[in-house]
Amino acid sequence: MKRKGILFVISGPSGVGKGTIREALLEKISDIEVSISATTRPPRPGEVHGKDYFFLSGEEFKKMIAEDKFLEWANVYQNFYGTPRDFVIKNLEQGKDVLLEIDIQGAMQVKNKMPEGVFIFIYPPDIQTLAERLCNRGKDSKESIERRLAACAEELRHVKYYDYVVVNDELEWAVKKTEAIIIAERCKIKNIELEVV
Ligand SMILES: Nc1ncnc2c1ncn2[C@@H]1O[C@H](COP(=O)(O)OP(=O)(O)OP(=O)(O)O)[C@@H](O)[C@H]1O
Ligand SMILES: Nc1nc2c(ncn2[C@@H]2O[C@H](COP(=O)(O)O)[C@@H](O)[C@H]2O)c(=O)[nH]1
Repeated sequence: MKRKGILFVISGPSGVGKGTIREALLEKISDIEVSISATTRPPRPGEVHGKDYFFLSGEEFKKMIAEDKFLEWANVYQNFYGTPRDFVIKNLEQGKDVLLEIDIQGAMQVKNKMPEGVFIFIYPPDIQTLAERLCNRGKDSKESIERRLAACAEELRHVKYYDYVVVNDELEWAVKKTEAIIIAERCKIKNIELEVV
């Protein structure tokens, strides 16, 4: 019997630390495939096409929607973002676990289609800290930061639809908790293949 991969979805408000937690996690857990999203957002300095995102024009993004190439897509803070479907499905079918780092609208779409996934909400210690992290990151315009913060209260209301919540106060502890969730899910009887001896 072949093990099917587990789909892990990390989401939460912008600036809460999803990307930071994901990078730290990958140092500890290497056998997980990370989905690369497509976006119409322009690259930030240092971001690389095909590594951070697939940076697409509006037309290219629309074509992918029309061809049903996305598992989910959403307009997030005035740009489009989407998860290419084939990468996720192919890896899960091959028994590999897949990690998505996406916004809440996208996570809710994935939950509808694949409720067997594991949904992890990264939660801020408080709104002030979230605002400071977005400002200190220094990657977004003032308007973009304001849009991201304005969406936060509504986004936080969705935490109840997730399987787990991880408060990202102290980074090391937040990474440990997320790692523990992944390890525990991998140990669930339904997710492992046992040989009768
Ligand atoms: N526990 C933490 N303590 C202090 N700073 C943190 C912590 N976690 C993340 N940060 C910092 O907060 C900023 C935002 O983190 P990050 O870019 O990972 O957020 P994000 O949720 O991925 O944002 P986005 O959704 O916009 O991509 C970064 O500058 C990061 O270094
Ligand atoms: N619904 C989706 N949301 C995504 C995807 N990839 C990233 N994101 C989320 O968008 C915001 C903004 O990202 P940023 O890189 O501009 O800061 C953030 O919440 C990401 O998690 C996706 O494929 N689908």
